[in-house]
Amino acid sequence: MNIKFITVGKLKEKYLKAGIAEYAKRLSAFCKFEIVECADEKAPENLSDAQDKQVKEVEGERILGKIKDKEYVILLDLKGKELTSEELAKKVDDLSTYGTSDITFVIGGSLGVSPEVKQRADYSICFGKFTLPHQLMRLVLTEQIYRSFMINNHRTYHK
Ligand SMILES: C[S@@+](CC[C@H](N)C(=O)[O-])C[C@H]1O[C@@H](n2cnc3c(N)ncnc32)[C@H](O)[C@@H]1O
Repeated sequence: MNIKFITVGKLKEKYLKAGIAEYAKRLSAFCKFEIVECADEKAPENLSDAQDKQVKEVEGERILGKIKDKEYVILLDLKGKELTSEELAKKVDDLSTYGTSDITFVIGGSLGVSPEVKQRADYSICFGKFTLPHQLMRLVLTEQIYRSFMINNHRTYHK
């Protein structure tokens, strides 16, 4: 099973890097895990609607450029489906059971993602109504994917 995250911008904070590295190490027992970073588009503080759209379009093209046809794409989106950890674990398990070995999670940039990225997504999930910083979202998602594997392998972690 190949799990890939596509993210926008370079991760700078050491505490996030350390947390992600820890879960990535744990995940290596269950899957091939990689995080692919796309460059973020520099944008002024107060964007017009047109500028907002343009930033998302440019970043969206970069995101789409990192996705292969065979990949099953799960977008992290505030309007996506809210799942429990068990439901996410089942989703991952079902995909693998029915022959999908490449699952790609997309985390948008600070403005979110373009309609084209939403259209490419096979499924969208939401981590609740709170908007989380996209860089923190990487760590939260990494932990939840690790949790999925622990659940699916009947290991003592999830309570
Ligand atoms: C700062 S948020 C973007 C907010 C933007 N206004 C929007 O509506 O998408 C950056 C990215 O983090 C992810 N994200 C943040 N909070 C989330 C949540 N509660 N559920 C799912 N994804 C979330 C999404 O991928 C989002 O594109």
